[in-house]
Amino acid sequence: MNYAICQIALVPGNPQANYSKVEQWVHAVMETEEKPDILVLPEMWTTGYTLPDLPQLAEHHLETTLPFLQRLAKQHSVHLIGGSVANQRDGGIYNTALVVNKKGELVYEYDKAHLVPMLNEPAYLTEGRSIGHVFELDGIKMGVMICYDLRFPELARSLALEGAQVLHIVAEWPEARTTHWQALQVARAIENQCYVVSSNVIGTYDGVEFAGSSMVIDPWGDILAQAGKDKEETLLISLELNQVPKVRKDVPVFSSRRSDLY
Ligand SMILES: NC(=O)CCC(=O)C(=O)O
Repeated sequence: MNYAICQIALVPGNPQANYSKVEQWVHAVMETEEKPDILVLPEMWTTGYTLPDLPQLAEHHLETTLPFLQRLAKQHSVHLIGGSVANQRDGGIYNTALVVNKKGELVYEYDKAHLVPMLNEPAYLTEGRSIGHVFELDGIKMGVMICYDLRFPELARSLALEGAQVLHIVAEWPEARTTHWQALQVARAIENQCYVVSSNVIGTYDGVEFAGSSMVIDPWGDILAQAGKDKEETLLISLELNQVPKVRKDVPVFSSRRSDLY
Protein backbone atom coordinates (compact mmCIF):
# COMPACT_ATOMS: atom_id res chain seq x y z
CA MET A 1 0.00 0.00 0.00
CA ASN A 2 1.67 3.22 -1.18
CA TYR A 3 1.40 6.21 1.11
CA ALA A 4 2.03 9.92 0.65
CA ILE A 5 2.16 11.90 3.89
CA CYS A 6 1.77 15.63 3.83
CA GLN A 7 3.90 17.87 6.05
CA ILE A 8 3.12 21.53 5.39
CA ALA A 9 3.10 24.96 6.99
CA LEU A 10 -0.51 26.12 7.35
CA VAL A 11 -1.70 29.65 6.70
CA PRO A 12 -3.40 30.40 10.06
CA GLY A 13 -6.96 31.64 9.82
CA ASN A 14 -7.09 31.40 6.02
CA PRO A 15 -9.01 28.28 4.90
CA GLN A 16 -8.98 29.35 1.23
CA ALA A 17 -5.18 29.53 1.21
CA ASN A 18 -4.96 26.12 2.89
CA TYR A 19 -7.44 24.49 0.47
CA SER A 20 -5.36 25.82 -2.34
CA LYS A 21 -2.08 24.54 -0.81
CA VAL A 22 -3.53 21.10 -0.17
CA GLU A 23 -5.05 20.89 -3.64
CA GLN A 24 -1.70 21.73 -5.24
CA TRP A 25 0.00 19.17 -3.00
CA VAL A 26 -2.50 16.45 -3.98
CA HIS A 27 -2.11 17.15 -7.69
CA ALA A 28 1.68 17.16 -7.41
CA VAL A 29 1.92 14.00 -5.37
CA MET A 30 -0.44 12.12 -7.68
CA GLU A 31 1.91 12.86 -10.55
CA THR A 32 4.83 11.12 -8.88
CA GLU A 33 5.89 7.66 -10.06
CA GLU A 34 4.90 6.14 -6.72
CA LYS A 35 1.19 6.61 -7.53
CA PRO A 36 0.05 6.66 -3.89
CA ASP A 37 -3.01 4.68 -2.79
CA ILE A 38 -3.52 6.76 0.36
CA LEU A 39 -2.77 10.38 1.23
CA VAL A 40 -2.55 11.67 4.81
CA LEU A 41 -3.23 15.27 5.89
CA PRO A 42 -2.53 16.89 9.30
CA GLU A 43 -4.76 18.18 12.12
CA MET A 44 -6.95 21.32 11.86
CA TRP A 45 -5.44 22.02 8.48
CA THR A 46 -8.07 24.44 7.15
CA THR A 47 -7.77 27.02 9.94
CA GLY A 48 -4.69 26.16 11.99
CA TYR A 49 -4.92 26.83 15.73
CA THR A 50 -6.77 30.15 15.43
CA LEU A 51 -9.09 29.03 18.22
CA PRO A 52 -10.68 32.39 19.20
CA ASP A 53 -11.66 32.95 15.55
CA LEU A 54 -13.24 29.54 15.04
CA PRO A 55 -16.87 30.69 15.54
CA GLN A 56 -16.37 32.73 12.35
CA LEU A 57 -13.95 30.41 10.53
CA ALA A 58 -15.12 26.89 11.31
CA GLU A 59 -17.34 25.23 8.75
CA HIS A 60 -20.68 23.65 9.64
CA HIS A 61 -21.17 19.87 9.33
CA LEU A 62 -18.03 19.52 7.18
CA GLU A 63 -19.88 21.46 4.47
CA THR A 64 -16.68 22.66 2.73
CA THR A 65 -13.98 20.12 3.46
CA LEU A 66 -16.03 17.01 2.73
CA PRO A 67 -16.97 17.97 -0.86
CA PHE A 68 -13.43 19.29 -1.39
CA LEU A 69 -11.88 15.95 -0.39
CA GLN A 70 -14.55 13.95 -2.24
CA ARG A 71 -13.75 15.79 -5.45
CA LEU A 72 -9.99 15.19 -5.12
CA ALA A 73 -10.45 11.54 -4.12
CA LYS A 74 -12.61 10.81 -7.16
CA GLN A 75 -10.49 12.88 -9.54
CA HIS A 76 -7.32 10.96 -8.58
CA SER A 77 -8.89 7.70 -7.45
CA VAL A 78 -7.05 7.89 -4.14
CA HIS A 79 -8.03 7.33 -0.51
CA LEU A 80 -7.72 10.36 1.76
CA ILE A 81 -7.02 10.29 5.48
CA GLY A 82 -8.29 13.84 5.47
CA GLY A 83 -6.65 15.09 8.67
CA SER A 84 -9.02 16.99 10.89
CA VAL A 85 -10.89 20.29 10.67
CA ALA A 86 -12.79 22.65 12.95
CA ASN A 87 -16.40 21.57 12.54
CA GLN A 88 -19.45 23.35 14.03
CA ARG A 89 -22.34 21.12 14.97
CA ASP A 90 -25.03 20.90 17.64
CA GLY A 91 -23.97 24.19 19.21
CA GLY A 92 -20.30 23.19 19.59
CA ILE A 93 -17.09 23.22 17.59
CA TYR A 94 -15.42 19.83 17.23
CA ASN A 95 -11.98 18.86 16.00
CA THR A 96 -13.25 16.31 13.47
CA ALA A 97 -11.17 13.82 11.49
CA LEU A 98 -12.57 12.48 8.23
CA VAL A 99 -11.65 9.71 5.83
CA VAL A 100 -12.83 9.60 2.23
CA ASN A 101 -12.27 6.59 -0.01
CA LYS A 102 -11.25 6.70 -3.63
CA LYS A 103 -14.88 6.56 -4.75
CA GLY A 104 -15.47 9.78 -2.85
CA GLU A 105 -17.44 8.13 -0.03
CA LEU A 106 -17.09 9.38 3.53
CA VAL A 107 -16.06 6.17 5.29
CA TYR A 108 -15.21 7.55 8.71
CA GLU A 109 -15.69 10.60 10.90
CA TYR A 110 -14.31 11.03 14.42
CA ASP A 111 -14.39 13.94 16.89
CA LYS A 112 -11.17 14.34 18.90
CA ALA A 113 -11.86 12.74 22.27
CA HIS A 114 -8.96 14.22 24.25
CA LEU A 115 -8.75 18.00 23.97
CA VAL A 116 -5.29 19.36 24.65
CA PRO A 117 -5.07 21.76 27.64
CA MET A 118 -1.56 22.94 26.68
CA LEU A 119 -3.00 24.52 23.50
CA ASN A 120 -6.16 25.72 25.24
CA GLU A 121 -8.48 23.50 23.19
CA PRO A 122 -10.93 22.84 26.06
CA ALA A 123 -11.76 26.57 26.22
CA TYR A 124 -12.91 26.65 22.61
CA LEU A 125 -13.77 23.14 21.45
CA THR A 126 -16.22 20.43 22.42
CA GLU A 127 -14.79 16.99 23.12
CA GLY A 128 -15.94 13.96 21.18
CA ARG A 129 -18.36 11.69 22.97
CA SER A 130 -17.08 8.34 21.75
CA ILE A 131 -13.73 6.74 21.20
CA GLY A 132 -12.71 5.95 17.68
CA HIS A 133 -13.40 2.78 15.76
CA VAL A 134 -11.74 1.09 12.84
CA PHE A 135 -12.69 1.66 9.23
CA GLU A 136 -11.57 -0.24 6.13
CA LEU A 137 -9.77 0.88 3.01
CA ASP A 138 -9.02 -1.79 0.39
CA GLY A 139 -10.00 -4.42 2.95
CA ILE A 140 -7.40 -3.22 5.52
CA LYS A 141 -8.62 -2.22 8.98
CA MET A 142 -7.22 1.11 10.14
CA GLY A 143 -7.70 3.81 12.74
CA VAL A 144 -7.20 7.56 13.16
CA MET A 145 -6.16 9.40 16.30
CA ILE A 146 -5.85 13.15 16.59
CA CYS A 147 -2.62 14.51 18.07
CA TYR A 148 -3.05 14.59 21.90
CA ASP A 149 -4.99 11.26 21.56
CA LEU A 150 -1.54 9.72 21.00
CA ARG A 151 -0.85 10.06 24.74
CA PHE A 152 -3.74 7.74 25.61
CA PRO A 153 -2.73 4.11 25.01
CA GLU A 154 -6.30 2.99 25.68
CA LEU A 155 -7.49 4.45 22.39
CA ALA A 156 -4.74 2.86 20.30
CA ARG A 157 -5.26 -0.49 22.06
CA SER A 158 -8.98 -0.37 21.49
CA LEU A 159 -8.41 0.24 17.76
CA ALA A 160 -5.85 -2.60 17.64
CA LEU A 161 -8.31 -4.93 19.38
CA GLU A 162 -10.83 -4.06 16.68
CA GLY A 163 -8.23 -5.23 14.17
CA ALA A 164 -6.42 -2.04 13.10
CA GLN A 165 -3.22 -2.76 11.18
CA VAL A 166 -2.38 0.91 10.64
CA LEU A 167 -2.88 3.77 13.09
CA HIS A 168 -2.80 7.25 11.58
CA ILE A 169 -1.90 10.22 13.78
CA VAL A 170 -3.01 13.55 12.36
CA ALA A 171 -1.32 16.31 14.31
CA GLU A 172 -0.23 19.83 15.10
CA TRP A 173 2.32 18.73 17.67
CA PRO A 174 4.58 21.40 19.17
CA GLU A 175 8.35 21.30 18.86
CA ALA A 176 8.72 21.70 22.64
CA ARG A 177 7.54 18.09 23.06
CA THR A 178 9.25 16.45 20.09
CA THR A 179 10.81 13.78 22.33
CA HIS A 180 7.31 12.68 23.40
CA TRP A 181 6.04 12.79 19.80
CA GLN A 182 8.65 10.31 18.65
CA ALA A 183 8.72 8.03 21.69
CA LEU A 184 4.93 7.73 21.97
CA GLN A 185 4.53 6.79 18.32
CA VAL A 186 7.21 4.13 18.58
CA ALA A 187 5.56 2.84 21.76
CA ARG A 188 2.10 2.68 20.16
CA ALA A 189 3.58 0.76 17.19
CA ILE A 190 5.45 -1.73 19.40
CA GLU A 191 2.69 -2.34 21.93
CA ASN A 192 -0.01 -2.72 19.27
CA GLN A 193 2.24 -4.37 16.67
CA CYS A 194 0.91 -2.23 13.87
CA TYR A 195 2.10 0.50 11.54
CA VAL A 196 1.94 4.07 12.82
CA VAL A 197 1.75 6.78 10.15
CA SER A 198 1.74 10.44 11.18
CA SER A 199 1.27 13.79 9.50
CA ASN A 200 2.38 16.87 11.45
CA VAL A 201 2.77 20.54 10.48
CA ILE A 202 5.73 22.91 10.58
CA GLY A 203 5.83 26.65 11.25
CA THR A 204 4.91 28.85 14.19
CA TYR A 205 1.61 30.27 15.37
CA ASP A 206 0.97 32.43 18.43
CA GLY A 207 4.40 31.63 19.86
CA VAL A 208 4.05 27.86 19.38
CA GLU A 209 6.54 26.24 17.04
CA PHE A 210 5.36 22.98 15.51
CA ALA A 211 7.59 19.93 15.34
CA GLY A 212 7.27 18.56 11.79
CA SER A 213 8.99 15.16 12.05
CA SER A 214 6.06 13.30 10.47
CA MET A 215 6.80 9.60 10.76
CA VAL A 216 6.21 6.06 9.56
CA ILE A 217 6.95 3.27 12.04
CA ASP A 218 6.64 -0.43 11.35
CA PRO A 219 5.01 -3.03 13.65
CA TRP A 220 8.44 -3.91 15.11
CA GLY A 221 8.94 -0.29 16.17
CA ASP A 222 11.54 0.60 13.56
CA ILE A 223 11.27 4.08 12.10
CA LEU A 224 10.95 3.63 8.33
CA ALA A 225 10.73 7.31 7.44
CA GLN A 226 10.83 10.64 9.22
CA ALA A 227 10.47 14.13 7.81
CA GLY A 228 12.63 17.04 8.89
CA LYS A 229 11.52 19.44 11.59
CA ASP A 230 11.37 22.69 9.70
CA LYS A 231 10.58 22.17 6.05
CA GLU A 232 7.57 21.23 3.98
CA GLU A 233 8.00 17.67 2.87
CA THR A 234 6.21 14.64 1.48
CA LEU A 235 6.97 11.17 2.79
CA LEU A 236 6.41 8.57 0.08
CA ILE A 237 6.52 5.03 1.37
CA SER A 238 5.10 1.60 0.68
CA LEU A 239 3.81 -0.41 3.66
CA GLU A 240 4.21 -4.20 3.70
CA LEU A 241 1.06 -5.14 5.55
CA ASN A 242 2.03 -8.77 5.92
CA GLN A 243 4.51 -7.54 8.56
CA VAL A 244 1.62 -7.10 10.99
CA PRO A 245 0.61 -10.79 11.30
CA LYS A 246 4.27 -11.79 11.20
CA VAL A 247 5.22 -9.61 14.20
CA ARG A 248 2.04 -10.64 16.04
CA LYS A 249 3.02 -14.30 15.55
CA ASP A 250 6.68 -13.82 16.58
CA VAL A 251 5.77 -11.93 19.77
CA PRO A 252 2.21 -13.07 20.57
CA VAL A 253 1.20 -10.15 22.79
CA PHE A 254 -2.46 -10.33 21.84
CA SER A 255 -2.85 -13.95 22.89
CA SER A 256 -0.82 -13.31 26.09
CA ARG A 257 -3.14 -10.51 27.22
CA ARG A 258 -4.83 -11.15 30.57
CA SER A 259 -8.22 -9.71 29.72
CA ASP A 260 -9.51 -11.58 32.77
CA LEU A 261 -7.34 -9.26 34.91
CA TYR A 262 -7.88 -5.95 33.13
N1 LIG B 1 -2.68 19.43 18.86
C1 LIG B 1 -2.45 18.66 19.89
O1 LIG B 1 -3.27 17.86 20.31
C2 LIG B 1 -1.11 18.85 20.54
C3 LIG B 1 -0.79 17.78 21.56
C4 LIG B 1 0.37 18.19 22.43
O2 LIG B 1 0.83 19.30 22.37
C5 LIG B 1 0.92 17.21 23.36
O3 LIG B 1 0.31 16.16 23.55
O4 LIG B 1 2.00 17.49 23.91
